[in-house]
Amino acid sequence: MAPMGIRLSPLGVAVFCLLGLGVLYHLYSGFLAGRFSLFGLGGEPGGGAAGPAAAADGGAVDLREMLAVAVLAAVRGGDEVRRVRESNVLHEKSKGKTREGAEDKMTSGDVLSNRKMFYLLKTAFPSVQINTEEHVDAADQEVILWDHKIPEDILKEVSAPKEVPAESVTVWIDPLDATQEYTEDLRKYVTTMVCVAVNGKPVLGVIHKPFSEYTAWAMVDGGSNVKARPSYNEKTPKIVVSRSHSGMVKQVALQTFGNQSTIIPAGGAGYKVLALLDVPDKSQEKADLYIHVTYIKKWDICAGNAILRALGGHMTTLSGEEISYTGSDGIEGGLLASIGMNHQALVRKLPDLEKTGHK
Ligand SMILES: Nc1ncnc2c1ncn2[C@@H]1O[C@H](COP(=O)(O)O)[C@@H](OP(=O)(O)O)[C@H]1O
Ligand SMILES: [Mg+2]
Repeated sequence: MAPMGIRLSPLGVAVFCLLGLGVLYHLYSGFLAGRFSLFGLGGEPGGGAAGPAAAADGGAVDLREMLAVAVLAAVRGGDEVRRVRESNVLHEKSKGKTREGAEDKMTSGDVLSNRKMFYLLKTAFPSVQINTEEHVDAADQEVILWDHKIPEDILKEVSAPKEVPAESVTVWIDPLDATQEYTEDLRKYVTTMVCVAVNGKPVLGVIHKPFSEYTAWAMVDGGSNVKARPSYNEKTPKIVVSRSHSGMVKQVALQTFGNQSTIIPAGGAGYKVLALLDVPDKSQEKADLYIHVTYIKKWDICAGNAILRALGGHMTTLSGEEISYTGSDGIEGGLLASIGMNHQALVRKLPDLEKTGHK
């Protein structure tokens, strides 16, 4: 007998408890979801506390936030690259040989820049796939928090957030492009790069020059801080090519465009894409086309591909195929990068490398 003469039925008590638990579960899960969406999408740029920018369990990511973190990562990585070079202690090692037999080098600059860049991006966007040139040492983690500030120049150009599903995103990091030239102290060629691909298409690219502290960024259908030059020489172009992984590129370029065209050998895929643009940096040479004929990896080219696409240019294989930035790390078909020109007409001019044996 309960107090005041009320009898409690055991079945009634059980049903009541179950209902209560249900209400509590509903409230609690809603609260957690609200917390995550605040971090990821709805929060005011610049105002939020440090923490992940996207839900750890997937959800959506904002490409404008990814651009802000990508620029920060490229700059922070670049600080490491510069610091190591200025110390003159590079701890140069070989990772093996390229298919053509060149040394594939790695230095402390590559490793330390990679650590900074990878963990900045991974901490801000834990649920996205990140592919990076260098090995990430899980025992040597560094949690670097992004302060959720989006720089003014990005806010000015990209006026609204742009959400995409986290699982559609692949990030490509090159912590030190032109490592060969870095070891030779040819500083102007060196860049750090971040690229974001959505469903394999390059949509956002950052190329940073650590020694002149110049940064170019662009987002497809978003905005950019760099643009194409007003005109390009299509008839007798200046063609920028690799100085350390050249293969038969000079023969291919001269055979296609004639002896009146000029070949500019240069280090770094990032540097070579910047050569096609209107870049204020004094150490930057200018060219009309970028051609590469040997195997190359996606972290070397994705950022440049995204920037060119955002500005109306193109980067394809030499046979004109678009490059997909998912799956395998490398591409076999060489590269042709152009802007302000008829890209498909250029492709038609090039010889078939399989047939001519110029690969
Ligand atoms: N045949 C090849 N095999 C492997 N990597 C290559 C390559 N050709 C170019 N690369 C890489 O692409 C980047 C640009 O090359 P290049 O300066 O010769 O144009 C360099 O990246 P890293 O310096 O990041 O290794 C270089 O190692
Ligand atoms: Mg590289």
